[in-house]
Amino acid sequence: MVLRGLRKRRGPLEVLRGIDLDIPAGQTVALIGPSGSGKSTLLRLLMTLERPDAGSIEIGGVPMWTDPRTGRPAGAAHLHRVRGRIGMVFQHFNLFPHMTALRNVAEAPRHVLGLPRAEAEARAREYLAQVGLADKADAHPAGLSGGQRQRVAIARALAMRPDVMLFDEVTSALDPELVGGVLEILQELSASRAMTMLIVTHQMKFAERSADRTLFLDQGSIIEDAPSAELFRAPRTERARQFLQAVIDG
Ligand SMILES: Nc1ncnc2c1ncn2[C@@H]1O[C@H](COP(=O)(O)OP(=O)(O)OP(=O)(O)O)[C@@H](O)[C@H]1O
Repeated sequence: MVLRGLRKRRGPLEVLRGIDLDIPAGQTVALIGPSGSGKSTLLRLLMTLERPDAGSIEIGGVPMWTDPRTGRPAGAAHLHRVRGRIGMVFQHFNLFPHMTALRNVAEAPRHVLGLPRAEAEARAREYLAQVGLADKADAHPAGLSGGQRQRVAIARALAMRPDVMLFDEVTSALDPELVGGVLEILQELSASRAMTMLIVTHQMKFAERSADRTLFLDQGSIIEDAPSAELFRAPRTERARQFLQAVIDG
């Protein structure tokens, strides 16, 4: 994933002020920073939910807002293709309540990728097993804990075999005792190097232990970008030092 000169304005406020970033395949990157620093806005741009005012985004070698075949601004078909390369998991998991866990995960492989039902379901079982829910395939969301629902949402995103996975505060809505199970799944995914991941999180211990690299965003700029162990042990900037101190004390 390659970002160049990404800018986004909201009214009078420049929320992202020129973001340059390369995330190589298989790397797990944590994005941290104070409230209002622009983390969610950056993720929304990467999720194609909003368009940058300037700059470019490339996912899996494909430019997001330009159709490489014509060199012209991307149309709906191109954006649809790009979106298919991106897996997204949100704070609120938005599972289909009337469908079993299995069908929630199999739905997009079946109807978006057009896989035959048996194949889509086999794939769904594979990813449910990966998130530790092989035995919950037939359960409906109402019969699952919040943590289990979030794991189904992760399986659902993985089942599309995207180039990158984006996680937006996926543990923030969970009861504290359910957070660990979800972080464990992310940790396993990270350790496997099978996926490129960008994780917005308030869980500093998790970022420190599980992300290869951590970015500190402050007022719309990445002011620190270092291997996680290094950034948490010895932040270079006073802003990051203060932030980490406040989080630890809080
Ligand atoms: N829809 C919007 N309209 C106007 N301003 C917005 C909108 N969304 C966000 N902002 C502003 O943009 C800035 C960045 O917000 P953003 O949500 O990206 O920050 P964040 O780092 O994700 O914060 P948090 O950790 O609290 O979620 C903030 O000043 C915020 O008030």
